[in-house]
Amino acid sequence: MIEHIKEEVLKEIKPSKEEMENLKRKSNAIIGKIWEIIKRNNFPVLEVLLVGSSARNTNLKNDYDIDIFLLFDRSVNEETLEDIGIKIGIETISELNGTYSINYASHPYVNGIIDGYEVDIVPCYKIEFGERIISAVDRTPLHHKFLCNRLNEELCDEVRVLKAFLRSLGLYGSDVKTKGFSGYLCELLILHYGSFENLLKDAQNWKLGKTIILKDIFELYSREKINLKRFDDPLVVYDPVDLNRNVASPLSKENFCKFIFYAREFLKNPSLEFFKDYGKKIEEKLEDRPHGYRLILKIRREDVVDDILYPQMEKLQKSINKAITKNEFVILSSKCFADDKFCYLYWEFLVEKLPKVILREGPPVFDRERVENFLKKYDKVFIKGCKVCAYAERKYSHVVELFKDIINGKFVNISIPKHVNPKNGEIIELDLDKTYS
Ligand SMILES: Nc1ccn([C@@H]2O[C@H](COP(=O)(O)OP(=O)(O)OP(=O)(O)O)[C@@H](O)[C@H]2O)c(=O)n1
Ligand SMILES: [Mg+2]
Repeated sequence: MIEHIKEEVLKEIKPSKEEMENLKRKSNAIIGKIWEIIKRNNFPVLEVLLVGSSARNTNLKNDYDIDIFLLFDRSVNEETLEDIGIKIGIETISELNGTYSINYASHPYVNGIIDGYEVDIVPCYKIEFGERIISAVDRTPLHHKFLCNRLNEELCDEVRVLKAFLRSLGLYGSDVKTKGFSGYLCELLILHYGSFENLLKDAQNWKLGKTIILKDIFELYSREKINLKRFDDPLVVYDPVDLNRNVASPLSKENFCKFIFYAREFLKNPSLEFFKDYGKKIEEKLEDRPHGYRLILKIRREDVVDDILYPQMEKLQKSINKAITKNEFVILSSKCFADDKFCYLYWEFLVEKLPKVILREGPPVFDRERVENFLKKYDKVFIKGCKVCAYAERKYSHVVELFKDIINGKFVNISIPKHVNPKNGEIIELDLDKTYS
């Protein structure tokens, strides 16, 4: 059953032989061009390496990039490495008639499009297994060296099926927006479990803090008694090339739980449907239900990349959530997303209106000093349980009043991130029958 589904999935998502051959040809041409530029300028580059999924045969049809790494010796200083790295990237892409842009991760690299292929040219230091890294990308060539002789054709297909399953659920990608599984994590999981099916079977029983130590590390670990670093993440997969790194650290708790849940659902009732935009379909189904009161705070987007924008949107929303809860509105759900022009912070509330009255719970009656202070603030008090209490007037009896104060900057307790300022934001009420006026 699952075998059959895997076959069907692979028909859809595995690049054809021809596609892979064209990809190899193109990658070789780019690497040839890079060497030409290195020799022409006498640049101190030790190695040019094709890495990532397209080098390892674990890429999905029409959904990959060509990742090329330029390896420098440790003796080259960082400024020179960045400088030469960018020069090589720009010249290569220009001479092959592509278009490029300079991006920033741990340090700058060049991203471009050549004949429809997305290409990343990234400078890094050449390090050996066990050596200290200088920049985060230095591990990537080692990932490649670790995986390429351990993954065979069969395992590569299992990786592809896993990637397709995760992509369909909206769990594929380690970027700040997705908070899911990276390609490298998929490869390690398949290497560890041997197949997609075995992985899902085990995942059904995962708990928070699930820790995976690959066989190779385990042997080293027990032989040399290495002290493994502890991580406080939902899933811990030690990076075989750097035991101080958890490969699964970008995975959010919610996405970890989604994976466990849908692994069970799939095994209960294996079907191709799980590979066809399953996550979107679940969301669509959820639209068809009774709603609470829904509101969007729409804020003009500043010119920053998603990697910077998303954490800031989330931080702002978290801070607003605190203010909302403090004012006794019940949040059913909240999420944020952005397009080219705007950021959207979305909420659904249990109710949008609350009565004018609010209960102020004071100190327990035994705490004489604090009781006296409470009495100075309120005149009509009463005892509820052990506490002195009073009724007061609520500041915001409609949630929109609270949002109006937020966009007018009257809320001092909300921390405003650098690039997402609710000031001059727009409040959009989605449920017209309940609109505040
Ligand atoms: N969170 C990440 C992202 C990337 N990498 C390293 O960078 C390489 C290239 O990254 P990327 O192109 O994002 O992923 P691929 O593995 O190539 O997967 P795909 O392009 O198919 O999504 C990975 O193989 C891995 O060695 C990593 O270690 N951790
Ligand atoms: Mg890639």
